[in-house]
Amino acid sequence: MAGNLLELKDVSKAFGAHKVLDRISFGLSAGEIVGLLGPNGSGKSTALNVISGFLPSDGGEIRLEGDNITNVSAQRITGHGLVRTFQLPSMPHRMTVREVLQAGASGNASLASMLKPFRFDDELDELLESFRLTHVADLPASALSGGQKKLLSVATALRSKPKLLCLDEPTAGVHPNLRADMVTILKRYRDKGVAILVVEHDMLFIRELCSRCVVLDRGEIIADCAPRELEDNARVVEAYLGKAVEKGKVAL
Ligand SMILES: Nc1ncnc2c1ncn2[C@@H]1O[C@H](COP(=O)(O)OP(=O)(O)OP(=O)(O)O)[C@@H](O)[C@H]1O
Repeated sequence: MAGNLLELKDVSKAFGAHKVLDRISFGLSAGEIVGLLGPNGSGKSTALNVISGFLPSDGGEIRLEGDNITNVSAQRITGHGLVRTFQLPSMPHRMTVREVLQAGASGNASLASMLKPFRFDDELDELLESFRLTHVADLPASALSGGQKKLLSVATALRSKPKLLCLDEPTAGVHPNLRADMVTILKRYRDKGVAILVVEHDMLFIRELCSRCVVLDRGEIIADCAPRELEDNARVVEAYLGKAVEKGKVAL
């Protein structure tokens, strides 16, 4: 199995009779950025939920740096260095953008971490600036727009110094100019050794960011390849379009 930071072996998940993940296996190395792709409903978010401890799996094994984290609580998995963002991030009403970002420095937004004296350092200002949030830094985080909440959730996750960052559709609702900035920022963290697993529909973003893509269709892995190889992969093209398509005729 490729990858020694995160390893999934035969991981399964069903909702009632609906098998959403069917014995999926893949891995991720430190400093690697992998796209988790697939059509709507193919099981991408479910995979992130199971990996990050937000949903129990029904079978298989998940290891992070060799430690078995299968069905371990989300909080303990975060403590191991796996941090995730959500498709629709919710923000606390009583904290400003700056305070939310500061709470991220501890790896979680627990009460204890929030009660510690705030340490406003250079990295915090850099993240605010990089994600174009400086002008809203002292507003309540809950008052941000949907796109700004997305940016703040990614910045906060980075601030917690993860070993593995799992991003669920980080660019949805984000302006195209900022998507390019996000690629640059995420690559900077990759160069420091952070691994990133990203669920995303924006293929331009995926091509610029990822060295590898794992493609799910109806809960099965149908491809594990470089982004440039996707459009020549008949199973991938068929999964997206629902029928066999002549090779090379589709831009994914
Ligand atoms: N809590 C749940 N209870 C029942 N079914 C669920 C639950 N969560 C997800 N599903 C189902 O599992 C399937 C996969 O959902 P999932 O959200 O993982 O897909 P996805 O690939 O992330 O889709 P999208 O790209 O649309 O976000 C869907 O058919 C969904 O309805």
